[in-house]
Amino acid sequence: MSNRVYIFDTTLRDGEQSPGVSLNINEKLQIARQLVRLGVDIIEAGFPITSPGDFAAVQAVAREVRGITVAGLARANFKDIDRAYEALKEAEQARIHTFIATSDIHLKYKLRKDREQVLEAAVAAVKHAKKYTSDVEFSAEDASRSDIDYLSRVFAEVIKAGATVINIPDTVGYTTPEEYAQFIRSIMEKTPGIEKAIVSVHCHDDLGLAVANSLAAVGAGARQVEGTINGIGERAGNAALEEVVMGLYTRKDRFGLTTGFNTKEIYRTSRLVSSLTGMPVQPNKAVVGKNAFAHESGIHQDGVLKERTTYEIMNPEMLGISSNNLVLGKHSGRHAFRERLSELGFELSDEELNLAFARFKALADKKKEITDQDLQALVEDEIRQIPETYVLEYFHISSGTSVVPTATVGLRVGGERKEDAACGDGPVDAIYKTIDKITGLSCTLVLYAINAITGGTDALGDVTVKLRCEGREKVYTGRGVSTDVLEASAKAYVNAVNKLMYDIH
Ligand SMILES: CC(=O)SCCNC(=O)CCNC(=O)[C@H](O)C(C)(C)COP(=O)(O)OP(=O)(O)OC[C@H]1O[C@@H](n2cnc3c(N)ncnc32)[C@H](O)[C@@H]1OP(=O)(O)O
Ligand SMILES: CC(C)C(=O)C(=O)O
Ligand SMILES: [Mg+2]
Repeated sequence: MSNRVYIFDTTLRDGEQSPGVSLNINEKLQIARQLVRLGVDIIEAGFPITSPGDFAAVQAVAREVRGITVAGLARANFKDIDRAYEALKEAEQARIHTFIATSDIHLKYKLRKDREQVLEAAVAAVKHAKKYTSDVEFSAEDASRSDIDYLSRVFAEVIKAGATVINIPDTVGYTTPEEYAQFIRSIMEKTPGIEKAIVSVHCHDDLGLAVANSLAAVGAGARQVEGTINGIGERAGNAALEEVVMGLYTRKDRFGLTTGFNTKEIYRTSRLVSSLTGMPVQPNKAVVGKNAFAHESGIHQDGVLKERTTYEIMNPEMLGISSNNLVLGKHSGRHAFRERLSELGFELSDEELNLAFARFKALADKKKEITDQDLQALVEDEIRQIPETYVLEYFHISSGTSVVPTATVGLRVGGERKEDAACGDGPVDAIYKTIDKITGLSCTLVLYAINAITGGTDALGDVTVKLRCEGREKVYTGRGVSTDVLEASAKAYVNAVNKLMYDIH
């Protein structure tokens, strides 16, 4: 058996299924480019039948990325598969990933089909997908709660039909490491023809076991692991790929397995995904959390000062966590700026670079120290741009302990300035009420999160908002960055509104 484990990244598909996350084409492309640098083997770019926007995003990723497989998800029906291939056809290596549930509970209540009907649908789907590409993955949704004899029959039949990867998901995060390892071993023993396919696993984190289960499965013989960056995904999320890979690497004495991961890109990828999805990384998160390499207590500090490995099992430098925290200032020029951004993983067009450079200079005038994190926030803010129906021109706030907070806001709309004023419960509320008056939208703030990027009173404030607006089902995420937290708040709100306008037009 090969000792190479393939890493299948589904940040752009299962990761995007995280409640409140919706990525536009530009954002998906940025993440896809970074995933290529990270060295994943397969990018699942989306579920093309979902919407025209998701179709276009999968198509854009398939057109652009090279040297990697691009997958698109499809239910076990011809319409989904045709649509998936249509989106994927320009990929250098296209994979159609078709799935259907195999557990009795899903068959009875969700699909309302019997076992024979599901088996037939699975085989027909694989055969149909095979007309388009040689690379077809079949997933048995809710496999870990399925009858093992039925499951291995389904796998044997889809392999005969041409499936090259068979995936055994723990869709609801129910299994435990020992049980799952045994389950994988049994499937491998019971399924005729299994040696012709790669065995894959896809674990969810409902009990916090997604990474442990993935590693146990690999120990039992699985050779593809599916997961997402930062572990984002449906409900409690998916297996965090950076944790799976660092587990394999750090404990190579135990696993003896390799991946194609370029670990130096891990931290950068984590930040990019967090920033573009609006999902913060918890400080104590393994591998990429802010505290993952921080030592607070005296005995630990003493140990680390004497010998780092007393309390660090991974070297932060290996993950691309740089100790370099002051790079550029207001006297820097475009060459150094481009060079530093490139080190941070951003490859910008000349136009994007000029815009980012202008913002960098403006920031350098306001802020003494410009750190890598500031630069990242600034560029990500630029990348996140979509056509701006509304542009924040100015705002004015009257607020204090003894006055009713009142905002006046000016937005530019197609060359015209629109202004209004409103009171609110606080200055941010007053700004948001005024923006609603100008746009005519009625929006509810589902989430407001503020983060200081680096320390100091002049730190950049990074605000993420999620809005639900009347008449729209989707939740829109917006982000704004500024040294002034009220400005960052206003920008975040306008950014979310612009995304909504972009969807409408
Ligand atoms: C475990 C996972 O992560 S699976 C992926 C989940 N991701 C998503 O669902 C995100 C994208 N989904 C969507 O945009 C929509 O659900 C769509 C476009 C796929 C389908 O929308 P709709 O046609 O309105 O159907 P809806 O979502 O309400 O119901 C799903 C239908 O697909 C059927 N279905 C579910 N899974 C499968 C499957 N793997 N193969 C075939 N049919 C399936 C269901 O039984 C149901 O059929 P019914 O309408 O005959 O009852
Ligand atoms: C579509 C499949 C692979 C899935 O996401 C799951 O079962 O969790
Ligand atoms: Mg899943």
